[in-house]
Amino acid sequence: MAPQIVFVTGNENKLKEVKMILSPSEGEEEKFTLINQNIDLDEMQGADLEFIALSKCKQAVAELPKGQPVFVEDTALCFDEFNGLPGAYIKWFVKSMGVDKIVQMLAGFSNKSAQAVTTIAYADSEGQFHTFQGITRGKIVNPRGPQTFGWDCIFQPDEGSGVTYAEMPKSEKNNISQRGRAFAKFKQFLYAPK
Ligand SMILES: O=c1nc[nH]c2c1ncn2[C@H]1C[C@H](O)[C@@H](COP(=O)(O)OP(=O)(O)OP(=O)(O)O)O1
Ligand SMILES: [Mg+2]
Repeated sequence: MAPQIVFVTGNENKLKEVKMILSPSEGEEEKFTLINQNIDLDEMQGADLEFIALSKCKQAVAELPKGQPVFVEDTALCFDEFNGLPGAYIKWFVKSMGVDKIVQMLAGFSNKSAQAVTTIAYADSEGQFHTFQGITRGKIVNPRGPQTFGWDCIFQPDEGSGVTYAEMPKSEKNNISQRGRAFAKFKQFLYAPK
């Protein structure tokens, strides 16, 4: 049987996207089975996205049986005008003030450009850590599309047809998203001959 890899996340929308992105391509043999565990991990905050992902992953390792391969990811939304903020803090902004007020934070500035960043931290069966990152540039716009996943409705990637993430089919989002890019690198790593 294919070895199991645990993805620790409490976010259903992330899990759905990651399952799609990591699923074997046509004709490809399944190299691992993805298992989800919703363990509540403390999230370090700060500007170093790799440090945040690694600290999340170290906690996950401590919660699981020794030798169990596990990964986590942390996703940040960084405004150019604010030199990268809210960054990893975006989760608390979405939770506390909602997407409309996040858009209004930039009302006094003409520069609406932003980047979405997903950072994956993976601990292999030997306890070695590996990180992978994906970045997508875009801009912050008034909400358009379903408000089902975080800030999807206010982020319009530069690639694509001038629509927000929320207005795209999942397959299109995964093709150009920060998560799609980070997990494409991770998948390549997992499938590379060892
Ligand atoms: O593609 C995305 N499109 C729109 N919104 C997104 C996306 N990806 C994450 N998000 C939201 C969820 C959370 O409000 C924050 C990231 O925080 P983050 O700590 O990474 O996620 P989380 O705490 O929900 O799940 P987890 O249990 O994996 O830590 O941005
Ligand atoms: Mg989190």
